[in-house]
Amino acid sequence: MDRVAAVDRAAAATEVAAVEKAAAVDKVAAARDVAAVDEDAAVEKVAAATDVAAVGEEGGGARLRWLLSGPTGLGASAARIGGAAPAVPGACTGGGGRFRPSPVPFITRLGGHFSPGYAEREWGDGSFSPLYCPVTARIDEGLAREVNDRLVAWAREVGIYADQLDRFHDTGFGRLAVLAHPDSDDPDLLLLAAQMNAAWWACDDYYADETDLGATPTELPPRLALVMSAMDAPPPAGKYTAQLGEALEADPVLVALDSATAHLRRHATPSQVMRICNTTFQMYVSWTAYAAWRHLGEVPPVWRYLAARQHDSFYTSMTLIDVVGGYQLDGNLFYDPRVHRAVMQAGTASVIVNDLHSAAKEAADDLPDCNVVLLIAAEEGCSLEEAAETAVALHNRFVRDFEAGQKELARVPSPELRRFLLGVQGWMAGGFEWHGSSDRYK
Ligand SMILES: CC(C)=CCC/C(C)=C(\C)COP(=O)(O)OP(=O)(O)O
Repeated sequence: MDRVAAVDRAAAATEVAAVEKAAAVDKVAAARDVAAVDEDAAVEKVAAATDVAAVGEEGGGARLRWLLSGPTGLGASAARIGGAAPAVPGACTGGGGRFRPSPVPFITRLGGHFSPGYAEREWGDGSFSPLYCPVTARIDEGLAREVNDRLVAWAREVGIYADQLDRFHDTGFGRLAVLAHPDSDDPDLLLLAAQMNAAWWACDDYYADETDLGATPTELPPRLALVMSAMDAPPPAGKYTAQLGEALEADPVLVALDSATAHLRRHATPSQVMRICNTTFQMYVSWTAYAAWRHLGEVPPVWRYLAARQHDSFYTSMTLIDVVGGYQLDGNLFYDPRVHRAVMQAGTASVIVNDLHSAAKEAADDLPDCNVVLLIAAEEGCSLEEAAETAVALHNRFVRDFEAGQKELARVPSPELRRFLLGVQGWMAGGFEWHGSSDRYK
């Protein structure tokens, strides 16, 4: 199946190149010269060639406009690439019985991914309105155990959660990676997702949320500034670089981030690496807002929290989707406003699921974290149950809007975009599944 996709993609890339300016074509040829020696690498190179064509000055703009204008003209043939795959017997149970039977009749099992659709899903103790959410594409407890065990070994090495590794094990960030990235069976790539998420969460626990772990609002901003250095080393500055190095080595959270980002660099293109770094840094602006509110004892209005939360969400985790899938979504497509909005909607929906699951735990805290349920209850003067219902409605709206955007964007003749949005759909489903079962929220 991968070979078919690779051939289709190569054909499409050739058609695209034909309408580009000569310079862009040269760049495509240059990219092909560096071509892969194996099948996976060949697919990546075609995607890279497409990217090269897309950034060519005029050609790039024209190509992007063409891509976004839907399946007319040339696009009609390109639509063939991303079109529904023929039904594959046993597709939904492929991978050694790994996949659950899908409730939808037509399954796209192209390049290791498919859509099991969306559904109203019960959550918590079942007493609240259901969350409208994608159906989980894959539950594979064997693979989850393998990735989680590797993650715990890595955590032991870098030193995070040193005195609570059993709890860290039961939190299951490795299981989250397997649930949230159903289009990858590669334990090393799944480990990468698990490491990045565990490192982000370590920052959150050690610097922002957990007083027991040393988190304080006034130390948070300078600590986050060091995280940026751990992920993206600044240029050498003489003796100051050695001092920075010592600081980075002294803090297990920074060691974890450095190690996870080094792993990322082994699998991702420079543009993917910087996309992930910059998204992390943008998320920190919201963290500093929470820290200020916490320090001043202020309770923000819901609109203000929600605005901050939209940039502090599982959008950050979703930036890993194509890296873990072993391909690259063109930067100009990733940042196209319609794509960006859809991924932000999905990231925010997923983080509302987090707030719903953590509300009880956070309400019990002397100095509660910002949480949408608690803030709605405070602002509306209503019960936590009523506030949770409002949050559910908000979540469902984000998911439905994402779904509508995904359908509209399916007209764009880019197999990478289609796959990426399917990956976002998969992430929402996996995040839902994990929050309902992780020990972290019990
Ligand atoms: C994994 C990741 C991108 C973490 C960054 C921040 C984030 C969205 C969370 C850690 C989730 O928010 P919150 O701090 O409320 O999470 P917990 O309830 O502490 O799990």
